[in-house]
Amino acid sequence: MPPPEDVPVIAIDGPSASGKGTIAQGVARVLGFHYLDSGALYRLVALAARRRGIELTAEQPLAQVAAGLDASFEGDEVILDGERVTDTIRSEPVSQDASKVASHPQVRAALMARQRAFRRPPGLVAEGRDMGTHVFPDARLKIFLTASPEERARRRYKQLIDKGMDVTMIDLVRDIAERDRRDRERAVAPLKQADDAVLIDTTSLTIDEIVNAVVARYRSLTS
Ligand SMILES: Nc1ncnc2c1ncn2[C@@H]1O[C@H](COP(=O)(O)OP(=O)(O)OP(=O)(O)O)[C@@H](O)[C@H]1O
Ligand SMILES: Nc1ccn([C@H]2C[C@H](O)[C@@H](COP(=O)(O)O)O2)c(=O)n1
Repeated sequence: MPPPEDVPVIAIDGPSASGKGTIAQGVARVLGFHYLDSGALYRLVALAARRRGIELTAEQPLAQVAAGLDASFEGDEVILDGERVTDTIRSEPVSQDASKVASHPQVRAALMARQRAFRRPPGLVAEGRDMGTHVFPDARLKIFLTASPEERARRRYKQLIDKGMDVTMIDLVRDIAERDRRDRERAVAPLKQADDAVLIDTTSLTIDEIVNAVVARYRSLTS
C-alpha cells in the first residue's frame, strides 16, 4: 500500500448546486477512483444532532456527534445509525442545518481524519467546500465549479421536484443565497477558490462536457 500522500486526489469545490457531486462522481467513474461527498458528512452530523435534540449552536456536543458518527456509504445509499437516510439528508432544512454545523471549528476538526481516510489507491475525487484549501491541499488537480445563481436554483428545483419534494423557486433562490453566504463568510475553512484551482463556469456546459474537461486536464498532468 503506498503512503496516502502518493495517492492522487482531484479536489472539486464550489457553491451549492454548482454540480460538484455530479461531476465528481462522473470523473471518479471514468478514472476508476474513489469518491468522497464531504457535504454528506456535514449533513449527517446535522441530522443526527437534530434527532438527538442538540442545538446547532452547541459546538462541543456537535463535535462529539461528528466524532462518533455511525454512518456508511453503500453504493448510492447513505446509512445513519442503521437507517437509510439518502433522501432525507438532501432536503432543504437539512442543507441549511449542515451549513450551520459546518461553521464550528471543532466539528470540522472531528471530520478531518474521516475525510482523509477516503484517500486510497488508485485515487480519490473529493468534493465539497474546502477540499483543495484544507483537507487535501496537496491535491494533484483542483477544480472550482461555479454557475449563475439562477441556473443553480433551476438545477436544484428540478432535482428536488424529481425526488418528490415540495419546494418553490422563490424559497430555493433564497436558501441557496443564504447557504452560500454562510459558507463563504465563516471564519474556518470558508468556501473559496484555492489559489491553484482551475475555475470552470458550468452555467452553459453539459455534464459530459465538464466531466470530459476535468478528465482531460487530469490526464494531461499525469501523461
Ligand atoms: N452542467 C449541468 N447541467 C445541468 N444540470 C446539472 C449540471 N451539473 C449538475 N446538474 C444537476 O444539478 C443538480 C445539482 O447538482 P449536484 O447535486 O451535483 O450539485 P452540488 O454542487 O453537489 O450541490 P450541493 O453542494 O448543494 O450538494 C443535479 O440534479 C445535477 O444533475
Ligand atoms: N467540505 C465541505 C462540505 C460541505 N460543507 C458544508 C457546507 C454546505 O452548505 C453543507 C452541505 O454540503 P453539500 O452537500 O451541499 O455539498 O455542508 C462544508 O462546510 N465543507
